[in-house]
Amino acid sequence: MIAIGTVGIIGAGAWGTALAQTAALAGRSVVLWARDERTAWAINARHENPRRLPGVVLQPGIRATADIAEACHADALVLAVPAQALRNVAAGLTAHLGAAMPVVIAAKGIERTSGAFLVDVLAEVLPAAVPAVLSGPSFAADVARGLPTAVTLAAADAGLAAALVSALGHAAFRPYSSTDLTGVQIGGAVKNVLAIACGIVVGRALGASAQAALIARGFAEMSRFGHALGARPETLAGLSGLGDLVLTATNAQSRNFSFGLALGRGDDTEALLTDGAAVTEGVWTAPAVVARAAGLGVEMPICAAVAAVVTGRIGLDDAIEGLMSRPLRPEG
Ligand SMILES: NC(=O)C1=CN([C@@H]2O[C@H](COP(=O)(O)OP(=O)(O)OC[C@H]3O[C@@H](n4cnc5c(N)ncnc54)[C@H](O)[C@@H]3O)[C@@H](O)[C@H]2O)C=CC1
Ligand SMILES: O=C(CO)COP(=O)(O)O
Repeated sequence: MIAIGTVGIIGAGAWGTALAQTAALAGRSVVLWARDERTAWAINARHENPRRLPGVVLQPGIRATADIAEACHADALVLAVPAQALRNVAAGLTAHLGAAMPVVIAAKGIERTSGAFLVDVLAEVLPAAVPAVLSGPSFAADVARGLPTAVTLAAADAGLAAALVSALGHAAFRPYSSTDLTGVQIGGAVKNVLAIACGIVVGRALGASAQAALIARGFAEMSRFGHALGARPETLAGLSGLGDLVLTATNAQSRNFSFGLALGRGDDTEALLTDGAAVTEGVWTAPAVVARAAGLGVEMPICAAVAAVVTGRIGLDDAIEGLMSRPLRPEG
């Protein structure tokens, strides 16, 4: 078994901090990179990330640093920055990584500019890294507080997946191993787009029946897209697909759902997208999913409606009417 004693976490937002807590509870030495010195200081001096996880007491063994090179002195890395920032952040690691470093992608999304999945972005900018993906129904605040959580952790090599599972798993955090990197990435990326749609439905008071229909038809879109890209159906029906869709599409703790909620209510959403605001991945991933799906000849009408709304091409009422007036067809 590959031994993982020290874990470097890149990104001290809500998720990076929660995963630092998890790794520390699993008995690992943890070095957490924060891009601003004040966050690093607060984590070291007060054992708290006041901006992203206020009120959560962090394990005293977590060492934060604003020097990214320090976080790379590890047996494995976790990348917990937003999907759209991953390329630049990963490129900044080039000088500091040894060969064959396991790098776990914890972000959920597709790169908007290239339409690439994050494993492919990593392969381009850090070809020496060995990619893994962690995804599943897990709010950072739940994980950091030690509430019971289960996720999927995929790597192409089953031995590496197993080593990462035992490096990060503890009594309250259960990673299930997988070798389906594609399926795990698709679930995490698409569910954020669908969560925006569900938030809109709730914000517009369209009813619980509409919300359930949207989850089921959204899952059908995720499955068609996954099938076209070679994902395993059981991955999509598992924690990182259906599991995360159910969580994110039904709960206002989700930033994607709450963004949709604000849209549906007609609130001003601009402040939710400014630099420094918590990340709403589905807004950037929606157009990328739609472009990839079009290239594959896969129909994803709900994702397309979300993309059209968030890019300002159509209004909400037109988007809803467009979905409801599609030709009637057999289920599938
Ligand atoms: N918060 C949650 O419950 C979960 C989040 N995720 C995923 O984790 C990823 C990160 O999300 P959060 O930590 O929640 O977001 P966040 O908004 O709390 O933190 C993002 C972090 O990335 C850093 N960052 C942002 N732009 C950057 C850039 N251009 N260069 C370098 N660093 C940059 C910020 O300083 C911050 O530390 C997202 O892809 C999200 O979908 C996954 C599971 C759960
Ligand atoms: O991915 C998440 C839970 O699994 C967090 O969702 P949000 O990014 O929508 O908050």
